[in-house]
Amino acid sequence: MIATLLQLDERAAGAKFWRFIICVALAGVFQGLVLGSFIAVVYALFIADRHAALIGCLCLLAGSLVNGILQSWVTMRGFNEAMRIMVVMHRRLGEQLVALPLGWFTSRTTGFASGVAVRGTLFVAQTVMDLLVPLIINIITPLTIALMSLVLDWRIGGMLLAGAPLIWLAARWGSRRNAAGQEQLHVTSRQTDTRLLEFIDHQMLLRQAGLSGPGSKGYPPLTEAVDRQWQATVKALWSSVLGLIAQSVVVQGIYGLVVGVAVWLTLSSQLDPVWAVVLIGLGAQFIGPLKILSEMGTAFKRAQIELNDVTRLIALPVLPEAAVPHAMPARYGLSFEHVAFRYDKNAPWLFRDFNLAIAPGSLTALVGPSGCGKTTLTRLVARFWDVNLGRITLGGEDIRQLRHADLMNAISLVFQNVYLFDDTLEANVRMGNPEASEAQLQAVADLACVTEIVNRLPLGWHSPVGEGGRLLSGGERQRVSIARALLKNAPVLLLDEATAAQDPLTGMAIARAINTLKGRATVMVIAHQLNTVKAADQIVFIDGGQVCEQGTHQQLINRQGRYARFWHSHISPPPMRHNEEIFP
Ligand SMILES: Nc1ncnc2c1ncn2[C@@H]1O[C@H](COP(=O)(O)OP(=O)(O)OP(=O)(O)O)[C@@H](O)[C@H]1O
Repeated sequence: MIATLLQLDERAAGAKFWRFIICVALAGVFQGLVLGSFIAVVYALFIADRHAALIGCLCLLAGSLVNGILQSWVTMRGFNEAMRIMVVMHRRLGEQLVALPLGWFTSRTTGFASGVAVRGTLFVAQTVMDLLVPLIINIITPLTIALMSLVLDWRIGGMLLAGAPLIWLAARWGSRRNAAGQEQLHVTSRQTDTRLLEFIDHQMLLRQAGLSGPGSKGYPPLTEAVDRQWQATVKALWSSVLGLIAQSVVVQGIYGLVVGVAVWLTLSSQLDPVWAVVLIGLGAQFIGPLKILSEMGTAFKRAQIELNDVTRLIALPVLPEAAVPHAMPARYGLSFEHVAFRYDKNAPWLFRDFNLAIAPGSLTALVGPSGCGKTTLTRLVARFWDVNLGRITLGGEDIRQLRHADLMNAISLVFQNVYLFDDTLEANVRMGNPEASEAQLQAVADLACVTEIVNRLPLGWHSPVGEGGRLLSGGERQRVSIARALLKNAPVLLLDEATAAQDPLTGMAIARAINTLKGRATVMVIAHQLNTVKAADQIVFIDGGQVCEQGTHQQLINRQGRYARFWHSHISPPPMRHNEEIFP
């Protein structure tokens, strides 16, 4: 675990951490000396030297006091070290999260990342704070005591020292037994967390399906996850108990042997009874810390598993950046050239040889059946994922050769699932361009039909929108996000069903606003309400991973092909036959 922590902390001085470990080890040696020094008092009492016993007692008292101060100091240092390690973990995770491709972020992966960033890092830091110092001290102290015993009697001291590797082997065996159980417990707890979040988030659906609420039969995936976690807990408990028993047996066995040998040596006159008592006392001091040590194993194993998640997240491949990024182009035409893409190496190809050119400053509408890959195309432009073959260019430059920050600067994205920050209406729109003037803010509000929201709310622009924008309707949230995108005034605008939640009149008004961007921005729109994209410079009908038809609305209608059929069914859906039932 220490090695993993040091790897994480490559930039911070590893030497600082080692210095801290050495200080703790020295504190352990001092504690061993203090604990062992009681022998002087016992010896003085046995030989009835009251003066020496008194001095011994005073020394013991002073030693205990210094030891207490020393222990508090290393504990404080441990706290500082734990905080520093937590900051390092947060920094590394922060750097990693902003460098991951946007396509990595799904509800499952964000749940995992937030669990690691919040709970995992805290658990690791707490382990360092609460357990690392005691761990080192409880190893060093008994070793010091064993060495003191060696000086007093090589046979007893030798036995204690020889016992150390046996105890270590027992601890290792216990920890290995425990590892699989703890790992399983960790996995099942994370699965339960996910199911629990799903259960909380989707109460409406579950209640409708009779899977939640009073008298319901419950939500099976959640109950199964809880059952699995319970089984894993019992298994982990047993494996840790067996490990603890093994360690305890070895530690107690060594002590029993030490007592037996001391008695035998005394009875056979090979050892002074006074020294025998002293050595048996030292033996008891030797096993005390070791017993505590064996109880720490489980907590360390859990911290190691949490730390593994931190390192796993940090090791994920980030979005590749060009070693020498190209300068941003002067014009912003988009081009898909022989693009092949699939989501996963086992998934079918979504595009094999996709080609499409979008002129700078033009408005292109992507149309096609559900699942043909329209959203995927817009996300490929923003490098949510990189294409497997071929390339996408912006102004003739492969987007992978541009600095990602520059590319994101040049793009405004509006997706169907809008998120607004828990701030005012104005702050949410201004996110697009914090420097925008009042006039610019008002202009985009008019274009995106946000002005009527501003006028309706009592606090106007200063109205809070609530977490995620929950104080606004779905359509209103969408309009705010369009205003935000317009205010950014980026040369490329990608709109994925951005007007889906609008009533027809507002949808058309926003479509007209987007049309005004022609000549100023390259716009790619996905719209299921086809009348909102009638005025596009080109409409591209996609199916089977290919461009099937391409042209203006009128050209495609005249062609009487796929788009024309799509348009007619959209404008006037085929009437339901008489007696036709929706649910046969
Ligand atoms: N993150 C993802 N991982 C794996 N497959 C995905 C992912 N996103 C989309 N797909 C798959 O890719 C295909 C195309 O999806 P996409 O959302 O691009 O289609 P679309 O044309 O925009 O559909 P719609 O019109 O219904 O929104 C679908 O079959 C979908 O299952």
